Amino acid sequence: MFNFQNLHSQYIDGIWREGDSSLQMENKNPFNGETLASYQAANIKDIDRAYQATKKAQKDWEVISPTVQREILEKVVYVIEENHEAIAQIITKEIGGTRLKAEFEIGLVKNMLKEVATFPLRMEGKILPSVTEGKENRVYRVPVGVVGVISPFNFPFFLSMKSVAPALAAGNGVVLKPHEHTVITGGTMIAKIFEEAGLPKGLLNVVTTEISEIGDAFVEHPIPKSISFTGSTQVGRHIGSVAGRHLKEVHLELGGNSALIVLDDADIDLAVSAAVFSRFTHQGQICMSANRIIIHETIYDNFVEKFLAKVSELTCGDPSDEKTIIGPLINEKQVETTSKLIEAGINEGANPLIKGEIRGNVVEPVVFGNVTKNMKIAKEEIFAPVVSLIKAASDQEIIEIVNDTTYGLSGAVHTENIERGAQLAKQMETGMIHINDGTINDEPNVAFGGMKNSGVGRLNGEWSLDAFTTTKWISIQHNRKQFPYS
Ligand SMILES: NC(=O)c1ccc[n+]([C@@H]2O[C@H](COP(=O)([O-])OP(=O)(O)OC[C@H]3O[C@@H](n4cnc5c(N)ncnc54)[C@H](O)[C@@H]3O)[C@@H](O)[C@H]2O)c1
Ligand SMILES: O=C[C@H](O)CS(=O)(=O)O
Repeated sequence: MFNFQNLHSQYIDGIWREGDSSLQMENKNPFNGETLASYQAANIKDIDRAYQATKKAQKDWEVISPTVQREILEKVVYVIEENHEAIAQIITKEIGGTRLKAEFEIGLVKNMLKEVATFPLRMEGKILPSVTEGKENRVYRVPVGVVGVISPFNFPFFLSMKSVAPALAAGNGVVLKPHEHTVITGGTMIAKIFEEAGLPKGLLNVVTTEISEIGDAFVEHPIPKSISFTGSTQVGRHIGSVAGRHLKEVHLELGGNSALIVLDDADIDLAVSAAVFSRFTHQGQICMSANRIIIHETIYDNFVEKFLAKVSELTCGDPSDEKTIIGPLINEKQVETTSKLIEAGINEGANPLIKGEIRGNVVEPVVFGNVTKNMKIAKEEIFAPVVSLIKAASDQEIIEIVNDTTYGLSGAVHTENIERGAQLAKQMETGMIHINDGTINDEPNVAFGGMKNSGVGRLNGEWSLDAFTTTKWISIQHNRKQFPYS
């Protein structure tokens, strides 16, 4: 079993080393403040080394046998299984993820890897007829070349892998830059797993640093032709504009303000369980978390009573205790932001039906009743265990409330009438929506992504294959062609 804490901070051209920056970084456990690793950050020179190494290695990888590529990806699953316990522990220590979250995240990674292991043998093209006599058109699917991947702190193992693995599987090389607070889980641990699985050196490089050390160099570098970003809408907008200026393709998986809807004919107990899971899993730090629960007025009181009873039972504290459901937020800054949003909710007249304490980085559940759609807590993404309950009088009003946000990621509708749910789902401006389920769903073969300010592009299955490949038209004129004037 690996000790992922002992890795150096940079993995460049198959070599483990420290960054060239003089900036010393510390990686801390968000629950107890324990220092997990101290390391020297990467600087712009390291970014350049990483991209140069990737470009070189990718040329060989692109033409290697697809069965060899597939075997390496399958071996990655095996290495993960061999190191399951070490991975679960680092998710708990570095991110504050509970055991449940760690298992959930490892499961997502393995499922996704099994899907992308099929990519090398799915790089198919097309032969198309031609408007010109004697001509044959071939359209090949080819890798984009080098992909830059930027990942967030909340599900870093999965969300780094979600772009790294399909990009490699489609014949690309990758430079990965994880979030500065999750450099192991989102970065070096992934490099170690691929190294152990036999990925050729130089093909996957990991740079870990603070943005103050590199500015926009990761995106601006001339080598990557595609940038895959997962993170906040604010940063994603910036990444998109920098990438656009440099004519790079960009995929953006961004923030959300998802709603779980409870219609008057819903199975209330099921809706309560789905709502609790959708809001409180990983302390509410999931892009698809249900920020808002919109409940039909005729069942509002019944739902609220049962919801509060379930929320009151949630155990908060040390994520390494297997009974804990709500562990710490990632850092003090997130706690401060949450605390301000809670204050804003109270000042705007929302009713705190449950208002837990804040202990260190652990924020206990806060449930607001009587929330209206114009309140800040209903409009903004809350990356914490804080939820807004909103009452609605009709299906029409529900749609208006759901769509009254700049985000459009996920959602859920609870009803005994599936077609009524499906009709409402069609009117909701979200990339994903689930009937009689939670808002948190991610399947390896199904399109994942948001509308509006929640993202650009889709990942998973054939959508990832499209995201990390491009096409190349090669035409062959079999007849001797007559040109008009020569
Ligand atoms: N839609 C999705 O699939 C999805 C998944 C997970 C998280 N998210 C969203 O991410 C947010 C939380 O994550 P976060 O706080 O880590 O997001 P963030 O936007 O603060 O950071 C994301 C990443 O961007 C990097 N970054 C910032 N500026 C950069 C620059 N100039 N060049 C290169 N990289 C740069 C950060 O270092 C980090 O690695 C939430 O809004 C959440 O909804 C979305
Ligand atoms: O924040 C969004 C997610 O973490 C996506 S997933 O649950 O990891 O698929």
